[in-house]
Amino acid sequence: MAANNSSEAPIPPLEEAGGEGVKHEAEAEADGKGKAPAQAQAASTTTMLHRSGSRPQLDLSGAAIHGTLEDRNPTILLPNQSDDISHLALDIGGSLIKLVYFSRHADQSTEDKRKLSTKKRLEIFTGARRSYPVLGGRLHFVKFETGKLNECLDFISSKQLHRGGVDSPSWRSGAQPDNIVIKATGGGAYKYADLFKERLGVSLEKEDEMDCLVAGSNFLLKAIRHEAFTHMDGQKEYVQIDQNDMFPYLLVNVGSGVSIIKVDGHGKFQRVSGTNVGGGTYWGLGRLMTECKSFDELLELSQRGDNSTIDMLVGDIYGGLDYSKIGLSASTIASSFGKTISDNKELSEYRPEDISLSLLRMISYNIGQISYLNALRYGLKRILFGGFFIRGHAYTMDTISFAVHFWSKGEAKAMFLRHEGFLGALGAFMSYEKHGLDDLSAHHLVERFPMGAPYVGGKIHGPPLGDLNEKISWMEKFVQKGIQITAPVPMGAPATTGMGGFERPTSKGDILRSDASAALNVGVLHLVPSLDVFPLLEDPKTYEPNTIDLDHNEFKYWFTVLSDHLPDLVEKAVASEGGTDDAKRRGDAFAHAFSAHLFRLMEEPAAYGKFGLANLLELREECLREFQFFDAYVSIKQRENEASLAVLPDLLMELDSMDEEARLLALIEGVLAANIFDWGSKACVDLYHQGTIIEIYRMSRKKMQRPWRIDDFDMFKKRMLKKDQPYKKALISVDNSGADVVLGMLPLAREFLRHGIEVVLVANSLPALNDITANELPEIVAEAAKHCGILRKAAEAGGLIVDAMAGIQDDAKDEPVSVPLMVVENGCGSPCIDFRQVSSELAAAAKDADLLILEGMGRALHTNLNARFKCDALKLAMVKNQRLAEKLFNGNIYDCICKFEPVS
Ligand SMILES: CC(C)(COP(=O)(O)O)[C@@H](O)C(=O)NCCC(=O)O
Ligand SMILES: [Mn+2]
Repeated sequence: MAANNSSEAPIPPLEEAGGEGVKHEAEAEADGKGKAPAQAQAASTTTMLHRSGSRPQLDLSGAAIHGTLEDRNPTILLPNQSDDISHLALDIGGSLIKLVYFSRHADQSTEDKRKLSTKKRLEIFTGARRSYPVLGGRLHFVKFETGKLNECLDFISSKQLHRGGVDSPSWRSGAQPDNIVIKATGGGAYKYADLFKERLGVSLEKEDEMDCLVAGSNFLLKAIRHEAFTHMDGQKEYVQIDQNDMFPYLLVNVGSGVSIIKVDGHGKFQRVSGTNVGGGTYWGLGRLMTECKSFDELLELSQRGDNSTIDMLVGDIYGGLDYSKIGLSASTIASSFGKTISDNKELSEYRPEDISLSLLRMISYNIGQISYLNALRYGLKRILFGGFFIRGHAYTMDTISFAVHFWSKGEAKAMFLRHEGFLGALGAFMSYEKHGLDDLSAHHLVERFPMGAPYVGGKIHGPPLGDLNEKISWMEKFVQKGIQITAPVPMGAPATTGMGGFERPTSKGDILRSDASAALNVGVLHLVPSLDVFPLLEDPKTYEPNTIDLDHNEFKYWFTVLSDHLPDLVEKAVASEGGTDDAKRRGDAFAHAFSAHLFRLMEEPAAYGKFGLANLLELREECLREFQFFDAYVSIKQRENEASLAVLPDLLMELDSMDEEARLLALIEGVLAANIFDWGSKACVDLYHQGTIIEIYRMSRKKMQRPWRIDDFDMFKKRMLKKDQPYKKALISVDNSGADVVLGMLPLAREFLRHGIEVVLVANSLPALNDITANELPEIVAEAAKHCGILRKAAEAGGLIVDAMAGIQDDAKDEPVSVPLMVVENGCGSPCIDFRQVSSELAAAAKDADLLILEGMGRALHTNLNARFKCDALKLAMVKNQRLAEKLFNGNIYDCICKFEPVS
């Protein structure tokens, strides 16, 4: 934005001072009196959210994915959706244009046999449910400088967002539908309406700014788990807001001016106050007093400032002493800019850095204080700050938080929103009559951080990203930029400054940084209406999937582990795609991209929301997929499956020769021993270079000495063999391919079937390392069933083996009809599992299960070790990492865990 062009001032004054939409009574009055300060414009009436009646747009009701697990981009079917989806909503402010747009895929395909029969069996009759992470729709968040409006128009045009996206019928047919209406809010919706008509042929339908802010904020609080956070002393902490206890809260939108809104419900709010001293004041005064050419430059300067050269401190008045009687220390600001009265200096003699910091503190404290007073006025404890003045700027957030904390004596909480800049645009998107977003809850939304997002979704950026090649070509640029962004912002020497009635917030960990890095915090929101909360979770509200807290130290360790693993992973990934030049290029790009994520998170662990180890491991898988590596371990998995299937008949025979108790022990031992086949563990991969899988398996079995590090086997055996109260249905979550599933889990499942217990094998929806997927499992079961009548009858009963197999040895001919063996997908594409978001298939299968078995380090140790379920749970894993073994169990690598948790 140009500093000397007043028409391009960041945010026009009216924008935050009531908007140009629906006028409230009090505002109209104030307008009538002339230019009243914003705080005098408090509305006295509660406004119900008004939705203007535009055409039906996006209807997610009955949304369904049509596609198989093999499909890379299956289509979400929107049965109630008309073709003319508008994918776009805008918030055109004075300095920034914010876009929220929806994208979907166009491929059509059909469901596979397994899924159809499982659905029938589980009585999932919607015909419209589908599986994650085959995702139907995504919400993207993009911003542009208003000064570069043309870039924004180019972006919309190249993606054809105004015509429903490049996949829409109107785009494909080349027809230009007339009268396209795009929802827009912000002053620019008026100012630039003609330009949009001229350039894109669209009309902007104006939505009231307050309505949009509130709708956007309510949606984010309701639907995004890690949206709101506190920011004190440089530390960000996410706050989980209970959906049923969201209201009331105070929403303070800090743009050029400040609007203070009391929010009482969905569409129920009242603008209770405001102040004309806001972001525009900071930027306006700053521009006059410094040479700064942009808001960001001014903000950046403040980080090197020392405001004690400009502000009059209590100590300046009291000869360096505190005014302790009223609780003011010497470093407290007595008067912003007060020192300049007696200095007798010219403006040019002050450092612009100091000026910027004094200004920033003056304005931030003022906003914090006024907000607190309004919260006090209405008895509100939660104050949410949004708007582009905040810009994820740590000093600003710290200063506001400090003010609220100081004046409220810790009673009220200042909170900020990760999507703070997009409240208006999101609200405008919500105002399409049928957008379907209202019905979505946190478990329906998955936020991903593709490498496109930092640019397209976060940072102001010019031309849109096209295909993968384009992405790779700017990858170098990105990495360079990423390094700049993540480099710690230099801090001024600790100043003795205090501020308007408060102490200077001390900033632990020199991690205060400017908007540049915060811009990377917004990902792409995937809408997955079919995800469900696992019904057997004891308490979904208190459930935390991650076992260990990724504090800075812990993150440093995992950073090294994952970085060290990268070359091997890239090698496998490239080989899985035929080792072509293109695959090599993509492999490099993946490594760059994933490293950039790691550096970013190392710098600011909370950058992507609350991030645990499970998220980190999933991010790696997602990043692979982003660079089109869909199954890096495919050949390793095949090789190990084949080798294991070859020895399975011998193993089954050996097991069958044992008595029931000895067999159960051998089976559990077998599971633990075979869990060693984990290509995600460095120690294990080193082992594989020393022998064949069968040799390693034998060695691993031989080492199975009890007691294991956690050994509840006897308790489990007692319960399992309780004849008067047998289990009815076991959900068995499997882990790795090869020996793990074939020689470990399948024989265990067979034992359950033999006891008349129905078995549901739960496997990943998408590949992750060498984990077996739900798509691969039926073939393995069918192979195993060739040698085992129990498995065959059960698989047939479960619809896993659809066609009768001819010419196989049938040792179960005379057995009665079997209980079923089924396979369901878990909804994940990660080595871990978050039970707050599982496939509807798994949720349906879980309803009458009385035993849950979790296997593997990812699903039973990294996640869910402390999770409590409504049914009995057995957690089985070999610990394949020394540090984890020490940390969790005070043990050693290759220790085994057999943790049994009966419900009562
Ligand atoms: C990625 C994993 C969780 C997979 O383990 P699994 O669930 O297959 O038992 C595990 O291999 C892991 O934590 N690896 C990183 C630690 C290491 O290399 O030591
Ligand atoms: Mn695994």
